[in-house]
Amino acid sequence: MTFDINILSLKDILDILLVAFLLYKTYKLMKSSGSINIFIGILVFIVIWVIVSQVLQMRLLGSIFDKLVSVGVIALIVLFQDEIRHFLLTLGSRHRSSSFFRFLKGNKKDTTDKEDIMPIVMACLNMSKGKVGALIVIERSLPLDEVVRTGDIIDANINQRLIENIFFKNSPLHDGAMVISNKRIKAAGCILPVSHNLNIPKELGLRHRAALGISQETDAMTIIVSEETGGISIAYKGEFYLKLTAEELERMLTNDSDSQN
Ligand SMILES: Nc1ncnc2c1ncn2[C@@H]1O[C@H](COP(=O)(O)OP(=O)(O)OP(=O)(O)O)[C@@H](O)[C@H]1O
Repeated sequence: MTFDINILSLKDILDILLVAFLLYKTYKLMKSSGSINIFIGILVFIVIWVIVSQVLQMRLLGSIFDKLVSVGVIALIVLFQDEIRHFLLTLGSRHRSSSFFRFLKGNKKDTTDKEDIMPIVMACLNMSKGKVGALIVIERSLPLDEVVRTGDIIDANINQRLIENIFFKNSPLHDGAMVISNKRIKAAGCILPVSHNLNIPKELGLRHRAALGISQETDAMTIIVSEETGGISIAYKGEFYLKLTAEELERMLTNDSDSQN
């Protein structure tokens, strides 16, 4: 009997911890997508609902709230379709990038090798010095086919001079983003989804917003070279890593980026 009670309490603790973890993850996801006020609104609604129907046991108001909650699930799915999609994509990509799945796929890593990274780093440094704006998306485990389709296909080896040439001010492909996938420059002039996060600093414009946007929807790592300041930044998994030095940029691109989180 005592044994049963112990198992039950352990299960309860696990249950509470899992709910807390789920709430924390939802909070983080909503904060990064700029919808934190909706999250707080939902929490306030749940608290009022519990007080009205459980604590005060007001039957009429309670039943109205009960009806709202049952319809609310559908409303939430519609309201948060982007966030839910991102959550499921991240869940899928985590599994796909696990060592077991990599073993099944037969490749070592999803990240780009060092010899492919150096031309990107050198090109970014040169563009930074010359204040040439650039936006480079490096695909990881989630395919970027949708984004590639919005630009012009290049399909060339990663080459420092080619990268610099594409982003050179008068080049026809300098506008938009370059996509690097499977160790090749796949496309340029691509259009990225723009993030609607309200917490992005005012001085960061559309180029940075677009980089954050793709980092919220996929696990790609995006390098931004600012045309205004020459600063090099990275957007990855909904976070900015601003004003990077050459060493930091190289380290972020070389390391398995999951260790950064
Ligand atoms: N959705 C998008 N997808 C791809 N590229 C975009 C997108 N939005 C803007 N850009 C690129 O960003 C450029 C505009 O940059 P803007 O000056 O607004 O950004 P910024 O973040 O302030 O960068 P900078 O510091 O370089 O000025 C555009 O010319 C275009 O090349």
